[in-house]
Amino acid sequence: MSRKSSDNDYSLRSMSNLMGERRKKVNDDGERSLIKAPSNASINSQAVPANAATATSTGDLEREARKQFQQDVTPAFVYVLAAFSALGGFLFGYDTGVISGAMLLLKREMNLSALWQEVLISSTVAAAALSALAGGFLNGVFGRRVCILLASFIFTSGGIVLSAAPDKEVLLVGRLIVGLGLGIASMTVPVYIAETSPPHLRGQLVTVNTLFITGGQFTASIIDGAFSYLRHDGWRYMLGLSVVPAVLQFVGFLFLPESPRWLIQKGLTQKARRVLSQIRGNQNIDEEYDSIKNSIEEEEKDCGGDGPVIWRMLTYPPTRRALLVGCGLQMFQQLSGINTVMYYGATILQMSGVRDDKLAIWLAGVTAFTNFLFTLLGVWLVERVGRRKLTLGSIIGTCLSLSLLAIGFLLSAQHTPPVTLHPTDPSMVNSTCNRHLLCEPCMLDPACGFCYRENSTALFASSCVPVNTASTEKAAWGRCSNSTQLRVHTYWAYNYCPTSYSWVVLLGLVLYLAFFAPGMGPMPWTINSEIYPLWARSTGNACSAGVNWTFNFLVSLTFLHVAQNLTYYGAFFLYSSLALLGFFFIYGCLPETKGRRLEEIESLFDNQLCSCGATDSDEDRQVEYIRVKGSNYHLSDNDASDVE
Ligand SMILES: O[C@H]1[C@H](O)[C@@H](O)[C@H](O)[C@@H](O)[C@H]1O
Repeated sequence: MSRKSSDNDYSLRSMSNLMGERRKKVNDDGERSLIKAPSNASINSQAVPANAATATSTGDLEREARKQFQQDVTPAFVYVLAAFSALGGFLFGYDTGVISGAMLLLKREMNLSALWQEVLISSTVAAAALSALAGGFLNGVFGRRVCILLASFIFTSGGIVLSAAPDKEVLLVGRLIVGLGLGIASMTVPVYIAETSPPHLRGQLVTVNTLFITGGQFTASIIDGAFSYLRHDGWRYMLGLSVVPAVLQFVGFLFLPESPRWLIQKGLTQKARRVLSQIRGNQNIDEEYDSIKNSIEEEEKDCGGDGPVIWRMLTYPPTRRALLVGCGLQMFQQLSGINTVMYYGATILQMSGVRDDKLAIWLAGVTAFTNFLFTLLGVWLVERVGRRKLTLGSIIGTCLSLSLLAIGFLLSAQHTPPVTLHPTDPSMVNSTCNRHLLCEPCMLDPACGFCYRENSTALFASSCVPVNTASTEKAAWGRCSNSTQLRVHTYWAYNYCPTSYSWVVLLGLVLYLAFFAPGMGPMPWTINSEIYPLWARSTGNACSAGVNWTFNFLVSLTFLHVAQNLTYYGAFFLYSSLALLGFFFIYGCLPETKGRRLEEIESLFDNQLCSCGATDSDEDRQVEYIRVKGSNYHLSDNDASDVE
């Protein structure tokens, strides 16, 4: 929606009133004498005469205004809302993260085939993709609060079913239920936080949701590590513990309000006013309320046409462009391979010489922790450098570190150890394993593993033998078929090859997370929560979250097959090229949304898609907020019209 001139006039008046009051106060106090600024000018320093005293005074004034803004404490209630909502993010992270550790115990206890393991892992992601799409409809009709309540109720039921599951079929039902909750929560929570936050905190608070996702993944790895020592029923605790945050969120949301924007859209204006003043503390909400209401009215005229929201979005150019950008961002987030790193982190670590399973589980926790830590950096950066620069910097770093990971795997493959022992067991005759002369092809063959001995200086007595069909943790026969024997310097490598280039892989992994987590991790969620006008917000977020889950499903399901056909380094070079493609897409198509009111953002998509690279200068405007009598205003350093 384009900015309305009446808003501008009003805002400029408010701003100059503020300036007047401040000038008067300073003069009355006799502390400083300020030179009078033009009555309706912005308080930007370039608009004021360039004499030194004026500059200093204006600088003081600006500083004071900023100080006032900073001291003008954001009501704690906004943080409470964000924290309770972000429990949805925590559950997202916990439920997707906990399954890898639980699976190690489950496959032994329930004797799960590889197919069942795959089904149990990916069913949740597939269900999430579908329910995210349905969540758009539910959000529009019932509101954000009811959807969050519904999601936490579903998470609670899923957790109970999983922890009590007597067999694998019930486990599957539990995983599907959890997936339904995930889809709804993942698309509703960012929207709810964005709609209740004041604009200057919006980016940060929505990014906190992704911090909770990575926090959930990290917590899941700790819980996995801790309960992996409980050989019997450990998985019940791992899967069941998600009930705790789910119940907490459910109870919390019984007392929390609906999004004021949704209420206004539904014509519940009195209630919306009450909620808005509740979440803005004692501040004056008139302007914010009026501006939301006006924009909604104007949007309703503008978006025109009848028919389903998705159709109206696709036929109205600004929302069509926003949808393309939103879905593109989510697609490239997943195509950059984050979940191969999250799900297969333990394998990557095993390659670098960690042979003990339990240690690998704990070290996968280190990967999750790194992801969490660098997402924290994203929370700090998002309002400082803006969404666009953060995402661009992140994806280019992601692309380079994926190449480094690939180079690490390439070096390992080039120096892969040879097979030196060729056992003559009769079952080898029909096996593909006796054809492999090197570890690399042997390890990439799902039917075989590499069995070897190692002393402090060298690797010897290596063979490529069939894997035990019941468990990939041992060979079908021979030295590596017995876990006790495995301890005496004999090792079984099913999905890795011993290598001395593991440090390159490890460095690549750490750099990957350091670049991905602050930008490409959270920004697709944050940006999607802001770029659609209210009438299209639920549907836009439902579609983009659906795209995220669908590509998550595709990438994680195909990773092992891609690695098998292209090798590990081929797979990571592929993700790196996809990230490069993502860089060009983001460079061309993503406008800066930092500092804008949600109602203003639509106008950023008025121009042809992918012309953002050309308008970078616009993004260089330094937009800051000051708060005047409870409403937020831009303080811009080079554009008077930004003060509104
Ligand atoms: O933003 C999140 C986050 O980066 C997670 O670590 C990842 O597992 C999710 O798939 C992604 O959507």
